[in-house]
Amino acid sequence: MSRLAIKICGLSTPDTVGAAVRAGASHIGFVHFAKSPRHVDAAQIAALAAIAPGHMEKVGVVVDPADDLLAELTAGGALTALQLHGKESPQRAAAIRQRFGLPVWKAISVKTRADIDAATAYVGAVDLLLFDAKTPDGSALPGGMGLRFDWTLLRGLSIPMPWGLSGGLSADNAAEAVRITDAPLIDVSSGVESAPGIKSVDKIMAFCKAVSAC
Ligand SMILES: O=C(O)c1ccccc1N[C@@H]1O[C@H](COP(=O)(O)O)[C@@H](O)[C@H]1O
Repeated sequence: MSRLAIKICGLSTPDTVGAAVRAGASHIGFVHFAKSPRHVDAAQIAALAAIAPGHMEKVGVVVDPADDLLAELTAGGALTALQLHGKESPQRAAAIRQRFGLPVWKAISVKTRADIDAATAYVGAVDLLLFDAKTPDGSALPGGMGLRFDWTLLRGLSIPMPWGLSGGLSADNAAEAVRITDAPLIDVSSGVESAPGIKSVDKIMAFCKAVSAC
Protein backbone atom coordinates (compact mmCIF):
# COMPACT_ATOMS: atom_id res chain seq x y z
CA MET A 1 0.00 0.00 0.00
CA SER A 2 1.33 3.42 -0.95
CA ARG A 3 2.04 6.15 1.59
CA LEU A 4 0.32 8.41 -0.93
CA ALA A 5 -3.36 9.13 -1.06
CA ILE A 6 -4.84 8.35 -4.47
CA LYS A 7 -8.06 9.85 -5.79
CA ILE A 8 -9.68 8.35 -8.85
CA CYS A 9 -12.11 11.00 -10.07
CA GLY A 10 -14.97 11.17 -12.51
CA LEU A 11 -16.30 7.67 -11.84
CA SER A 12 -19.74 6.84 -13.19
CA THR A 13 -20.10 3.06 -13.23
CA PRO A 14 -20.15 0.32 -10.57
CA ASP A 15 -17.35 -1.67 -12.22
CA THR A 16 -14.94 1.25 -12.23
CA VAL A 17 -15.77 2.13 -8.62
CA GLY A 18 -15.00 -1.52 -7.86
CA ALA A 19 -11.72 -1.24 -9.73
CA ALA A 20 -10.69 1.83 -7.71
CA VAL A 21 -11.49 -0.05 -4.49
CA ARG A 22 -9.55 -3.15 -5.54
CA ALA A 23 -6.62 -1.09 -6.78
CA GLY A 24 -6.19 0.52 -3.36
CA ALA A 25 -7.32 4.08 -4.06
CA SER A 26 -8.04 6.05 -0.90
CA HIS A 27 -10.51 8.44 -2.53
CA ILE A 28 -13.06 8.30 -5.31
CA GLY A 29 -14.63 11.35 -6.93
CA PHE A 30 -17.93 12.05 -8.63
CA VAL A 31 -18.36 15.02 -10.96
CA HIS A 32 -21.65 16.90 -10.86
CA PHE A 33 -21.32 19.38 -13.71
CA ALA A 34 -23.73 19.19 -16.62
CA LYS A 35 -21.15 20.05 -19.29
CA SER A 36 -18.86 17.23 -18.22
CA PRO A 37 -18.82 13.83 -19.93
CA ARG A 38 -18.43 12.48 -16.38
CA HIS A 39 -21.55 14.15 -14.97
CA VAL A 40 -23.53 12.07 -12.49
CA ASP A 41 -26.64 13.15 -10.61
CA ALA A 42 -27.36 12.88 -6.90
CA ALA A 43 -29.05 9.50 -7.18
CA GLN A 44 -26.16 8.04 -9.19
CA ILE A 45 -23.65 9.41 -6.69
CA ALA A 46 -25.54 7.78 -3.82
CA ALA A 47 -25.68 4.41 -5.61
CA LEU A 48 -22.02 4.47 -6.64
CA ALA A 49 -20.77 5.64 -3.25
CA ALA A 50 -22.66 2.79 -1.59
CA ILE A 51 -20.48 0.28 -3.45
CA ALA A 52 -17.30 1.57 -1.84
CA PRO A 53 -16.26 0.69 1.71
CA GLY A 54 -17.00 3.12 4.50
CA HIS A 55 -13.36 4.03 5.07
CA MET A 56 -12.96 5.27 1.50
CA GLU A 57 -13.36 9.01 0.97
CA LYS A 58 -16.09 10.00 -1.49
CA VAL A 59 -15.56 13.42 -2.99
CA GLY A 60 -18.23 15.39 -4.83
CA VAL A 61 -16.78 17.67 -7.52
CA VAL A 62 -18.84 20.79 -8.19
CA VAL A 63 -18.34 24.09 -10.00
CA ASP A 64 -19.58 27.34 -8.44
CA PRO A 65 -22.47 25.45 -6.81
CA ALA A 66 -25.58 27.08 -5.36
CA ASP A 67 -26.63 26.08 -1.87
CA ASP A 68 -29.73 24.28 -3.22
CA LEU A 69 -27.55 21.99 -5.30
CA LEU A 70 -25.20 21.31 -2.42
CA ALA A 71 -28.17 20.51 -0.20
CA GLU A 72 -29.37 17.97 -2.77
CA LEU A 73 -25.95 16.36 -3.22
CA THR A 74 -25.17 16.10 0.49
CA ALA A 75 -28.65 15.14 1.74
CA GLY A 76 -28.18 11.39 1.77
CA GLY A 77 -24.78 11.43 3.44
CA ALA A 78 -23.02 9.65 0.57
CA LEU A 79 -20.27 12.25 0.19
CA THR A 80 -17.45 12.74 2.67
CA ALA A 81 -15.96 15.86 1.07
CA LEU A 82 -16.78 18.57 -1.47
CA GLN A 83 -14.30 19.63 -4.16
CA LEU A 84 -14.95 23.17 -5.38
CA HIS A 85 -13.62 23.42 -8.92
CA GLY A 86 -14.90 26.81 -10.03
CA LYS A 87 -14.17 30.40 -9.08
CA GLU A 88 -15.34 30.12 -5.47
CA SER A 89 -13.78 32.77 -3.23
CA PRO A 90 -12.23 31.91 0.14
CA GLN A 91 -15.30 33.43 1.80
CA ARG A 92 -17.70 31.35 -0.27
CA ALA A 93 -15.69 28.20 0.34
CA ALA A 94 -15.66 28.82 4.09
CA ALA A 95 -19.41 29.43 4.07
CA ILE A 96 -19.98 26.12 2.26
CA ARG A 97 -17.81 24.31 4.77
CA GLN A 98 -19.73 25.79 7.67
CA ARG A 99 -23.19 25.27 6.19
CA PHE A 100 -22.78 21.71 4.93
CA GLY A 101 -20.44 20.37 7.60
CA LEU A 102 -18.14 18.51 5.20
CA PRO A 103 -14.44 18.96 4.52
CA VAL A 104 -14.02 21.30 1.57
CA TRP A 105 -11.32 21.03 -1.09
CA LYS A 106 -10.50 23.97 -3.32
CA ALA A 107 -9.08 23.35 -6.77
CA ILE A 108 -6.42 25.93 -7.58
CA SER A 109 -5.90 26.54 -11.30
CA VAL A 110 -2.17 26.82 -11.89
CA LYS A 111 -0.18 28.25 -14.75
CA THR A 112 2.41 30.37 -12.97
CA ARG A 113 4.06 30.73 -9.57
CA ALA A 114 1.64 33.59 -8.81
CA ASP A 115 -1.29 31.16 -8.98
CA ILE A 116 0.31 29.02 -6.28
CA ASP A 117 1.16 32.03 -4.12
CA ALA A 118 -2.46 33.24 -4.38
CA ALA A 119 -3.70 29.95 -2.96
CA THR A 120 -2.62 31.05 0.51
CA ALA A 121 -5.84 33.09 0.60
CA TYR A 122 -7.65 29.80 1.19
CA VAL A 123 -5.63 28.79 4.26
CA GLY A 124 -8.12 28.51 7.10
CA ALA A 125 -11.07 28.57 4.71
CA VAL A 126 -10.82 25.04 3.30
CA ASP A 127 -9.41 21.66 4.30
CA LEU A 128 -7.29 20.79 1.27
CA LEU A 129 -5.87 22.60 -1.75
CA LEU A 130 -5.81 20.70 -5.03
CA PHE A 131 -3.35 22.16 -7.52
CA ASP A 132 -4.66 21.55 -11.02
CA ALA A 133 -3.71 22.85 -14.47
CA LYS A 134 -5.42 26.03 -15.61
CA THR A 135 -7.60 25.27 -18.61
CA PRO A 136 -7.52 27.66 -21.57
CA ASP A 137 -9.92 30.63 -21.59
CA GLY A 138 -13.24 29.60 -23.09
CA SER A 139 -12.83 25.90 -22.25
CA ALA A 140 -16.03 24.01 -21.60
CA LEU A 141 -14.54 22.45 -18.48
CA PRO A 142 -12.47 23.94 -15.64
CA GLY A 143 -10.78 20.56 -15.11
CA GLY A 144 -10.76 17.01 -16.36
CA MET A 145 -9.04 17.90 -19.63
CA GLY A 146 -5.84 15.97 -19.08
CA LEU A 147 -3.72 19.12 -18.95
CA ARG A 148 -0.66 19.38 -16.74
CA PHE A 149 1.21 22.39 -15.44
CA ASP A 150 4.89 22.91 -14.67
CA TRP A 151 5.27 20.61 -11.67
CA THR A 152 8.55 22.23 -10.66
CA LEU A 153 6.45 25.17 -9.45
CA LEU A 154 5.46 22.98 -6.49
CA ARG A 155 9.03 22.05 -5.52
CA GLY A 156 9.60 22.85 -1.87
CA LEU A 157 6.01 23.98 -1.42
CA SER A 158 5.51 25.28 2.09
CA ILE A 159 1.84 25.63 2.84
CA PRO A 160 0.41 24.92 6.30
CA MET A 161 -2.38 22.60 5.20
CA PRO A 162 -3.07 19.39 3.27
CA TRP A 163 -2.72 19.58 -0.49
CA GLY A 164 -2.77 17.42 -3.59
CA LEU A 165 -1.76 17.39 -7.25
CA SER A 166 -4.02 16.87 -10.24
CA GLY A 167 -4.05 17.64 -13.92
CA GLY A 168 -2.81 15.44 -16.74
CA LEU A 169 -1.63 12.59 -14.57
CA SER A 170 -1.47 9.01 -15.81
CA ALA A 171 0.30 5.75 -15.03
CA ASP A 172 3.11 6.90 -17.32
CA ASN A 173 3.93 10.16 -15.54
CA ALA A 174 2.68 9.72 -11.95
CA ALA A 175 6.05 8.62 -10.57
CA GLU A 176 7.77 11.61 -12.17
CA ALA A 177 5.09 13.92 -10.74
CA VAL A 178 5.56 12.52 -7.24
CA ARG A 179 9.35 12.73 -7.52
CA ILE A 180 9.24 16.38 -8.54
CA THR A 181 6.48 17.63 -6.24
CA ASP A 182 6.46 15.20 -3.30
CA ALA A 183 2.68 15.56 -3.37
CA PRO A 184 0.92 13.68 -0.57
CA LEU A 185 -2.23 13.16 -2.66
CA ILE A 186 -2.47 12.38 -6.36
CA ASP A 187 -5.71 12.88 -8.30
CA VAL A 188 -6.49 11.52 -11.76
CA SER A 189 -9.45 11.52 -14.08
CA SER A 190 -8.91 11.55 -17.84
CA GLY A 191 -5.57 9.75 -17.51
CA VAL A 192 -7.44 6.58 -16.56
CA GLU A 193 -9.94 6.76 -19.42
CA SER A 194 -10.14 5.11 -22.84
CA ALA A 195 -12.28 8.01 -24.12
CA PRO A 196 -13.73 11.15 -22.46
CA GLY A 197 -15.95 9.97 -19.62
CA ILE A 198 -15.19 6.27 -20.17
CA LYS A 199 -13.04 4.99 -17.35
CA SER A 200 -10.76 2.01 -17.99
CA VAL A 201 -10.45 -0.67 -15.32
CA ASP A 202 -6.98 -1.56 -16.64
CA LYS A 203 -5.81 2.06 -16.52
CA ILE A 204 -7.14 2.53 -12.99
CA MET A 205 -5.21 -0.57 -11.93
CA ALA A 206 -2.05 0.59 -13.71
CA PHE A 207 -2.27 4.07 -12.22
CA CYS A 208 -2.64 2.84 -8.64
CA LYS A 209 0.19 0.36 -9.18
CA ALA A 210 2.48 3.10 -10.48
CA VAL A 211 1.69 5.45 -7.58
CA SER A 212 1.97 2.68 -5.00
CA ALA A 213 5.51 1.99 -6.21
CA CYS A 214 6.59 5.54 -5.37
O1 LIG B 1 -13.58 15.81 -14.96
C1 LIG B 1 -14.37 16.72 -15.25
O2 LIG B 1 -15.13 16.62 -16.23
C2 LIG B 1 -14.42 17.95 -14.42
C3 LIG B 1 -15.46 18.85 -14.61
C4 LIG B 1 -15.53 19.97 -13.85
C5 LIG B 1 -14.57 20.23 -12.87
C6 LIG B 1 -13.52 19.36 -12.67
C7 LIG B 1 -13.44 18.22 -13.43
N1 LIG B 1 -12.40 17.31 -13.28
C8 LIG B 1 -11.34 17.37 -12.33
O3 LIG B 1 -10.18 17.95 -12.87
C9 LIG B 1 -9.03 17.38 -12.26
C10 LIG B 1 -7.99 17.00 -13.29
O4 LIG B 1 -8.48 16.06 -14.19
P1 LIG B 1 -7.55 15.30 -15.26
O5 LIG B 1 -6.88 14.17 -14.53
O6 LIG B 1 -6.58 16.28 -15.82
O7 LIG B 1 -8.48 14.78 -16.28
C11 LIG B 1 -9.54 16.22 -11.43
O8 LIG B 1 -9.68 16.59 -10.05
C12 LIG B 1 -10.90 15.98 -11.98
O9 LIG B 1 -11.75 15.41 -11.08
